[in-house]
Amino acid sequence: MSDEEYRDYPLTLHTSLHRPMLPISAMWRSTVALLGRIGSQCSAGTFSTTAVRSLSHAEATNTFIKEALVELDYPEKLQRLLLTPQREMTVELVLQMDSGEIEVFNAYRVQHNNSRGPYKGGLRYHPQVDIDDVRSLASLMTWKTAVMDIPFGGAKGGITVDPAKLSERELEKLTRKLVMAIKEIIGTYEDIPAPDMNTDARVMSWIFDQYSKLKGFSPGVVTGKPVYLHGSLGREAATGRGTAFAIREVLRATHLGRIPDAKFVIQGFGNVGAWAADILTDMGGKVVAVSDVTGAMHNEKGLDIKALRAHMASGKRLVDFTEGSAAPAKDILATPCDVLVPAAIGGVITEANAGQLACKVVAEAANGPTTPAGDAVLRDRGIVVLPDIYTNGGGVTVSYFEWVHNLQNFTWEEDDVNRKLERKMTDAFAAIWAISKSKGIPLRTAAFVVALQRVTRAEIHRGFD
Ligand SMILES: NC(=O)C1=CN([C@@H]2O[C@H](COP(=O)(O)OP(=O)(O)OC[C@H]3O[C@@H](n4cnc5c(N)ncnc54)[C@H](OP(=O)(O)O)[C@@H]3O)[C@@H](O)[C@H]2O)C=CC1
Ligand SMILES: O=C(O)CCC(=O)C(=O)O
Repeated sequence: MSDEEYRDYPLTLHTSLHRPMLPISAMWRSTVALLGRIGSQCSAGTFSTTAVRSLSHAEATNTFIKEALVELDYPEKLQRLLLTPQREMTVELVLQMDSGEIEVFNAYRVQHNNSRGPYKGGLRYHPQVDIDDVRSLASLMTWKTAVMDIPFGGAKGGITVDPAKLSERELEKLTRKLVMAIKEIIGTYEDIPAPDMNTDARVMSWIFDQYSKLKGFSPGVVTGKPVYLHGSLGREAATGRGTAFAIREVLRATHLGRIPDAKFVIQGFGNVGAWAADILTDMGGKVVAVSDVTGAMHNEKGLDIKALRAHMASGKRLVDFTEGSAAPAKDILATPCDVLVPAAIGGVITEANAGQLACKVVAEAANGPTTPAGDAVLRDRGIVVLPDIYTNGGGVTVSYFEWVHNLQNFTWEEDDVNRKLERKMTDAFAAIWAISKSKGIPLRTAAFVVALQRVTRAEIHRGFD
């Protein structure tokens, strides 16, 4: 079914290209009957601003999904199926530290939905990771893979740990313990982890190695591996590069400017933030401020991003860079610019600070950076929000390319990868923009509508037996 056709979905439904269309009412009736088996506790209704203030990460994500569900006439039980993770695993990892002490770490893998393909999503090592956080991130992956139209579902995992406090040996042992704990629920055609905050190609290579020891050579069990160890050229930069393409598309469509004339502010200078800054600069943009946990660095003439990256790579702190002025990290979001790119943790743009943002566009490179109440303030102020499930979709898209390489034992040139990524970002934006225009809804709601339609179509066509 083409984008044109499923834009009308659920008014019509094809069972195959060559079979006559079924009336949707009949299909819904049988769907409702089947879904009767999973109970009837769904409450995909409205929400109040008061309730929104204290939402957990997972509730916040579901709030955004429910806004899109209002646009779609789905039965309650189908809504519940779409909102609820299919499997959640919580494990305790016991680790003997270099000192001989025993420590215990909580770890999670949440598999949200696999109707469109194997579960897919990163692993986060962070002291604030908990089951609620991972639940929210897993759900976002389901909608992201659907928006990007790649044949995966959604999952996420994490360990509640501050990796900066572990030695390399401890980090490796902890990662291998995680693989031992979740080995039965991951796999090349089951669930494929990847990098997220504080996990990188090195961590992915330990996962590849540990899993392969248990189950035989399995490069496709994890993506984001080193290029010399079955990884893909372009994966490391992919989330930042995709973010830059996403910004180009939204500026073009909204007539809010062009990258070469625009000023950017970026929160977070890790994998995503640093690559986004680098590529936006290469495209002619001016990055006037960036930040990490230590603070912010500002230069109104535009930061020399390559020099800043070299400075950081030599082990120095961001705030010690000499070609700009240092500022407190908390100032970053209110720094005047055309495009603000949150590229760190979730929940940073809230009802309390959304009024202080001084930008035309927020491009959500991080997952879940805006709370529902913060989002409402941005809407009222006419600030365009480019949603996470699209903006940072470049990472998982190139992870998909890497997985395809691994299945075929064949790799593409970096130019090829980047060109295919650009096409995916452009196509996904066109689908979101068309829904946003035709329904008169914000880009975030439109992105969820696109994703919900794709996932629902897969659910229904696969059936419920
Ligand atoms: N890696 C990927 O491919 C993808 C990542 N994402 C999302 O992008 C975001 C960033 O991920 P990634 O770049 O991989 O992670 P990294 O761990 O590489 O970098 C995270 C960056 O955020 C900074 N940071 C952490 N906490 C705060 C804070 N409280 N305030 C300001 N800055 C902070 C870190 O600072 P410091 O170094 O000082 O700790 C670091 O600069 C996450 O939301 C992630 O889920 C989304 C899609 C794919
Ligand atoms: O590359 C992937 O598979 C997933 C990356 C990720 O965790 C994300 O997009 O949030």
